[in-house]
Amino acid sequence: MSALLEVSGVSVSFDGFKAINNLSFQIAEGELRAVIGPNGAGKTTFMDIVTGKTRPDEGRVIWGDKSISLLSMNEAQIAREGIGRKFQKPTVFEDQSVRENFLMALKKDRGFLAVLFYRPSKADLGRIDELAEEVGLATELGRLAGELSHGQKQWLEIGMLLAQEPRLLLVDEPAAGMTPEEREHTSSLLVAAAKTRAVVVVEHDMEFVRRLGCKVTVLHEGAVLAEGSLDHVTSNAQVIDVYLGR
Ligand SMILES: Nc1ncnc2c1ncn2[C@@H]1O[C@H](COP(=O)(O)OP(=O)(O)OP(=O)(O)O)[C@@H](O)[C@H]1O
Repeated sequence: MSALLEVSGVSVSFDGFKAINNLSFQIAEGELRAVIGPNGAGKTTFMDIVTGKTRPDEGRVIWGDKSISLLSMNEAQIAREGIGRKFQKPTVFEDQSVRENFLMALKKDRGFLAVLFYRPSKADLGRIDELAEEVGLATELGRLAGELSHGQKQWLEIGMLLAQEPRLLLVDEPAAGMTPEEREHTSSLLVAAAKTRAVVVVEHDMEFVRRLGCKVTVLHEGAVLAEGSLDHVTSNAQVIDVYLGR
């Protein structure tokens, strides 16, 4: 099966320090993948490279059925290609209702003022109901986003990204700062989201990764150290050494 995303021989240095070192790996269409690794392993830099925020010094990043190179594209072009990214901190419009936040995500190509004066179509409202249901905010649509809990804000932002219908969603440490119940809901939500698109989750919380029940890639010093099920990688002696700092 051909890959949706293929990272091949990618390296990037910051002031002579190799943050990503000949990194190669692939994500298949519709795959759910967890990426773990100790602090400084290069997880965020990997996402920065895929989304066009950081240009690698070497290597290839190939996307989709037409095998196009993402390296010649800017961040906006890559987002339009269908790669969505969820940063660690929620960035929702706190003074707008949950429904308005979803609406703005649906109408992202319109200006902010145009969205405010736009009367949503029945189809848009239907889509918002679906998205709210998908992320567990169906009863919160009329509330101000600023009033939501931290976990709910994260779900709203994930829903806003899903509104763009990405083929690949990159999610950075979604469980951070969440209650155990919120974490559980978030893992189910991501598993469900990955039924219709690829989702890559960077996460430190191993219980969370276990609930994702997917293939795990361990990064260390900017390269893949191990790959496989969580049980497989956590029984790998090199992985244990890296995590225990031996
Ligand atoms: N813009 C930059 N300038 C200089 N060094 C950087 C830059 N971005 C990342 N680094 C360095 O590259 C290495 C990899 O960082 P990165 O943030 O990708 O790791 P990470 O695996 O996401 O870590 P964490 O789990 O702590 O978020 C680190 O040593 C970091 O200090």
